[in-house]
Amino acid sequence: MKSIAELGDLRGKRVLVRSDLNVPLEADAEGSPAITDDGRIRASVPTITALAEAGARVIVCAHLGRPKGAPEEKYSLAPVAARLGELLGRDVAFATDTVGDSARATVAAAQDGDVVLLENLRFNAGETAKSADARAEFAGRLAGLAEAFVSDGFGVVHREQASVFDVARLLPSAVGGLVETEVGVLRRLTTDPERPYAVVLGGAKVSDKLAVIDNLIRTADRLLIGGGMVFTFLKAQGHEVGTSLLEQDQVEAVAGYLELAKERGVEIVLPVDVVAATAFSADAEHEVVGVDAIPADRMGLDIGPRSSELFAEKLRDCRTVFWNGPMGAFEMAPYAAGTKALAAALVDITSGGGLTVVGGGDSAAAVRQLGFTDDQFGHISTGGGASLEYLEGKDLPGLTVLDES
Ligand SMILES: Nc1ncnc2c1ncn2[C@@H]1O[C@H](COP(=O)(O)OP(=O)(O)O)[C@@H](O)[C@H]1O
Ligand SMILES: O=C(OP(=O)(O)O)[C@H](O)COP(=O)(O)O
Repeated sequence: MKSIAELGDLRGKRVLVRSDLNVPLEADAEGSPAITDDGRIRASVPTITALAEAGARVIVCAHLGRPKGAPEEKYSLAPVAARLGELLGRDVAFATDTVGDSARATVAAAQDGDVVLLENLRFNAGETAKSADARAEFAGRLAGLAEAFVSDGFGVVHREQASVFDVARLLPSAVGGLVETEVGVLRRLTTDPERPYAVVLGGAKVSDKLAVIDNLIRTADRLLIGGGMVFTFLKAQGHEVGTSLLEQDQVEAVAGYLELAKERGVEIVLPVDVVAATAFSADAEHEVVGVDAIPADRMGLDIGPRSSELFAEKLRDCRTVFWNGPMGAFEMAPYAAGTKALAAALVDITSGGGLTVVGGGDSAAAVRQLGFTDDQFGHISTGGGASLEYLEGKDLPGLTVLDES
């Protein structure tokens, strides 16, 4: 893998940088999208600054959310361009498309040291296409904007997508400083972590994350499950889960994981109570119920207080903890307590000299929004799914492709 320095003299060169600028947005009082946590933008600044200071014409590309291959106003990167400009302390020229007339004109107008941000990559079907040809066509148009490529979006290195994977085959390519740092920390978790070693999983990308459990059972001593993941596990144990998030087609696989964990002496810790609400809303009626008593018309939106205590207890003696995915829908105050309690348990481990790593856009946003600071954890990673797949020992397309170049 080449470092940026190995790309040679960048003065006057057009350099495409893939960053992960997928930040949480919420409508402000006027209904405009406001960034609720700019951690990923901040984490992307050092590489962009270094390239600009080296005299490159920096073309940043990124995605926001999961639009379906066509423009959608609510997923525009325009608010991110404004925030990036504030953090860089220089203007960021925003192209209103990704590889079209606006992108070409904005790039052509860039001077040495200027920074351009292209509109959301996922407004183009080619970015996430399953077909390698469709991806290659889009990657070709992206690569046509630049003379070199820097891969700095750690949160997407597990995605075989045009801007992460295919483009690196078309341009001289290097790894960015953020990806180097993130991989450096995660390597410590895969090479002889101090034990007991626990992995805590939650969040909403349930099907993505269920897939990593099989492997985590082979590496971690304890797995704690919260968030939207819980209900597929509860279902596999024979509980009814009302209207909660459920991956029905994974129930059988999860039953297999529970069996495998038992065989290997790995403890899977599940909640014993949940906060059950009538709707996915802060105003919905809600109450704490045992996991064996979730009403048919309610959804579990947080782990309950007895579960928070149980999780803290199961983490107390751990020397290494990796956590991805909030324990509940923390953005709404009635469902934030489980995530807050878990973060507090990790802070105690950090203070006791253990290594704690929090990964994922929403998990990082959650700990900050709930009043914690980055220095209370060993590392806050910009990647959730990417970290998990790295810990799994899987080859990550965005990294292996850089080994080829
Ligand atoms: N029980 C639940 N039901 C529905 N959504 C949940 C639940 N628990 C957590 N969430 C949601 O999960 C989202 C974060 O999930 P995810 O994207 O997987 O995490 P990360 O970005 O940290 O990898 C949050 O927006 C939160 O509201
Ligand atoms: O938010 C992200 O991942 P994460 O939620 O696993 O941390 C990345 O930006 C990747 O987004 P994706 O999961 O839509 O490909």
